[in-house]
Amino acid sequence: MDFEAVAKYSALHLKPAGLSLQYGTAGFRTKAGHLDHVMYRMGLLAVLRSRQTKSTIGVMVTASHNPEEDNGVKLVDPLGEMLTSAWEEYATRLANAEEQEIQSILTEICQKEAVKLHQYASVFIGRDTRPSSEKLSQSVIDGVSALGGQYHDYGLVTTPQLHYMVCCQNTQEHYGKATVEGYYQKLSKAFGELTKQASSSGDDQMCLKIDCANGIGALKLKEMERNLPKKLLIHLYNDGTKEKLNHLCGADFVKVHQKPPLGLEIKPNERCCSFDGDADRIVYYYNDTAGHFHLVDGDKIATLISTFIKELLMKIGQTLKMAVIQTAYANGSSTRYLEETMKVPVHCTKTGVKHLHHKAQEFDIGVYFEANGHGTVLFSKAAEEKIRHMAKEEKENQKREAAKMLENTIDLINQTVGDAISDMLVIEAILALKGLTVQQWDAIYTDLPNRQLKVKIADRRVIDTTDAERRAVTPAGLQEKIDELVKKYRVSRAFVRPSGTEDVVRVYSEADTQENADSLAHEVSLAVYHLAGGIGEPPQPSLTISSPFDPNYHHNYTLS
Ligand SMILES: CC(=O)N[C@H]1[C@@H](OP(=O)(O)O)O[C@H](CO)[C@@H](O)[C@@H]1O
Ligand SMILES: [Mg+2]
Repeated sequence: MDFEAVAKYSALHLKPAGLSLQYGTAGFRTKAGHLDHVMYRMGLLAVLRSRQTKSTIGVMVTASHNPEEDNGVKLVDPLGEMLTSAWEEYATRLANAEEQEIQSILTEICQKEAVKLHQYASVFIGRDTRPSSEKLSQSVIDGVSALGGQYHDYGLVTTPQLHYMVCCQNTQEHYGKATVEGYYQKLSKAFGELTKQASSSGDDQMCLKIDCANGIGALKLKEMERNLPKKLLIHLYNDGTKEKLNHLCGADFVKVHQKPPLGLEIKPNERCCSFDGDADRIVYYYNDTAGHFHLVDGDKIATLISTFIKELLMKIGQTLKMAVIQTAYANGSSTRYLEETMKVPVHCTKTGVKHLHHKAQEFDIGVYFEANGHGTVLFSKAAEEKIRHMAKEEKENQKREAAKMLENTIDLINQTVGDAISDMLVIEAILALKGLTVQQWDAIYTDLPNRQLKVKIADRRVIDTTDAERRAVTPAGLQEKIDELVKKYRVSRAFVRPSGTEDVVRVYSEADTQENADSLAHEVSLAVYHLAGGIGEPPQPSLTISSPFDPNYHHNYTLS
């Protein structure tokens, strides 16, 4: 290893004194100004990971749904999945190392992981539209170069596009061409083929308003539009030309606040959706004729997709094992509907796509979605082969057509990671094929009223959880208190966990009415504040402001 070069470049990317960061739910995230050294060091680490796996590794510069001033970085493993957890630990150690420790940590990683120093190394780099992202991706490049790695800088791409290209590269393009254009072509072709099979797809059925969160999704959809069949009419809002990234818009805002984004006017019953800042999440919504807002979130997306797939599996007569993977944030109604009505096995994992993705890999077909709209479908190699074979060879027309639909779904879904663009196309195709309106889709089951809140405490590590984060083990007495509060309400549930992307504790509640869900969430927040070292003012009960005509409508921040 050329430690001289590492040290020389490192001096240009010094760590601010006393700064300590964790590789969290989705990589490092904090104020952009604190990340230069982290980016450089992740460039170094990506080279080692590439040498160890003899594959191309991805580095994505993004802070997803966080405010524009933040930034972050995620590493992408060879098949497009999130960085394996053993290496997350190295990432944290390297990011927090003092200047003079870098060399020994790099050496230790190489020894432990049997990294061959002369192995060819290749890193794909991408970034979102934050003003800080370009410079930070240059720092990644410095890290890659310092260790003699090769890189391809894709510039502005969505997070899932980078995951996709890493996978394409490492499968010798079996998964597709490792270019943005290749991505557009593969998805557009699959979408065209799939929707061709829809017998009656009226024009209005394929009309969709998209809130792009003022992020990368807008740029990429504009590029992709010319490839898409004309029958899909998309209208882009919050395209980044006027307003700030994620500000009062985007999938996270819509999901957490349960209200429409700013900058998008919704006529009754119009189908709308929101992407997040790096376009790996999507939620749908509409306003009914009475002007009430209806959110169609990740749980409903999982339900729609798994229903569609299950019906096709029945048609082709194959007994492939399908399961849906959720987290504790999944609405209780969705879990019940999937298990009891659809008879699909449901599994719950910890928050964070990496956990859901791993679990989903255990099945022939694993549908995973976080309630916030981050998810995809994984098909095992054997399932994919069976389906492709049937799509070609099956003699019975009906079976062959169903197998073809599944085959096109496989090609349309981005199996490397949740992808707003790909998920949107899958959803639009299913709605057209099934002839469903967004209202009919929404009506599959009724969400239990729920509330998410954030509480600030001095050190969120004091909260430890178990049972897929549904129960708090520490601090002492907290879970007992939550149990006691939950008992006061009907059809209720609540849990708390430290966020892996923000310096807060998240509180989640469900109950029979919105008032009760709000009140339970508030009481649990107070318990966290008092028992886990709350800082600042104690949490205040929040007002539920649901009318856009209320002057506080867009300033209702006590809610989260
Ligand atoms: C409740 C919630 O939505 N949590 C999100 C959020 O993680 P936290 O660890 O809760 O901050 O960001 C993650 C990355 O985008 C996403 O995977 C996860 O679902
Ligand atoms: Mg995201």
